[in-house]
Amino acid sequence: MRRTVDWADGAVVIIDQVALPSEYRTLTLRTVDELIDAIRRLAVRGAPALGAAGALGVALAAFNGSDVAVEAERLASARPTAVNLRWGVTRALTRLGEGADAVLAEALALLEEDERLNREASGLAAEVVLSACSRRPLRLLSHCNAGRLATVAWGSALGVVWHLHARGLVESVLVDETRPLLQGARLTAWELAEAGVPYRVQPDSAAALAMARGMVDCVLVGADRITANGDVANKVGTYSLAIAAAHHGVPFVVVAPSSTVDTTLATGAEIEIEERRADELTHFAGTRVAPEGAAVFNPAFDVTPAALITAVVTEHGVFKPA
Ligand SMILES: CSC[C@H]1O[C@H](OP(=O)(O)O)[C@H](O)[C@@H]1O
Repeated sequence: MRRTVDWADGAVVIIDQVALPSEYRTLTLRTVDELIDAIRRLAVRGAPALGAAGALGVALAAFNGSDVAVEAERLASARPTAVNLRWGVTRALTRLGEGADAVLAEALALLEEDERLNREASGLAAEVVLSACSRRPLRLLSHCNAGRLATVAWGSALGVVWHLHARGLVESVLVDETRPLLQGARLTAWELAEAGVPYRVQPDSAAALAMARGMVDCVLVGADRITANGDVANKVGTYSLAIAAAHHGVPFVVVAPSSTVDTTLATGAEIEIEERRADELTHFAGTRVAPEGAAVFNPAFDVTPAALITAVVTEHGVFKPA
């Protein structure tokens, strides 16, 4: 299965996530500008995938003879919330003094590690889910996309589904469509269908009702930044999902590689939340749905307090807040 983000013939090659699920195609990005545009359009997205893209972007800059420090900062600030983007750029820069080939080698090493670390984190999280839920097989609920499309391969929250599905322990997955960009309906549904996992797409606003009706054994989500106290930034809607889960006594498990942990921030209050364009809400599939001049609040993420989270699991095990 093709990597979500990769390097080929001097270019960054990505699966075009804007085109899914109607078209599976790749994009070949030969300049930092093209890569930054792809990041901002969410053609490549998801915290670990952004880390990989950032690292490969530094290699692009090094081979293109650009001012690498300037291009690296442009890459690292292309989207502010996922800590992995800046982490990947910074890691690639550590080898700049050895030349472009060394930068690329470091970036490729990061890509190799990403699949392994997400497999390990999601494998440990699968055991946490099983210990938290008595019912078998499991009825899971996911928000946004934290599958292989959000990582270099495998996946984080959806990586748990792959582990459990292989053992016959998944009855079905309720997939939050995840407004406004529909990463759930478009990407998570596509991944689950590819894997043959039974699923149903639902409006984000139906999640609490599903829990009230006893349809959910565990909520599984990824993360974009985890602070020292265990607060978690993730796709907008995660916080309200956690409140509903807490109200209904449903386990709420966050899965992420340790590159998503940012202990330089004490709490989630310090996380910069990306706000996106108004037309992501005022229009739907290119058609205006809100009045001309409608004001918009369009945060791409929110912050879930650690107190609402059953467990944050990385490849090192259950994260212990500072
Ligand atoms: C495994 S990280 C996935 C994480 O990233 C997504 O955000 P976006 O689609 O805007 O890149 C979302 O927060 C997912 O949970």
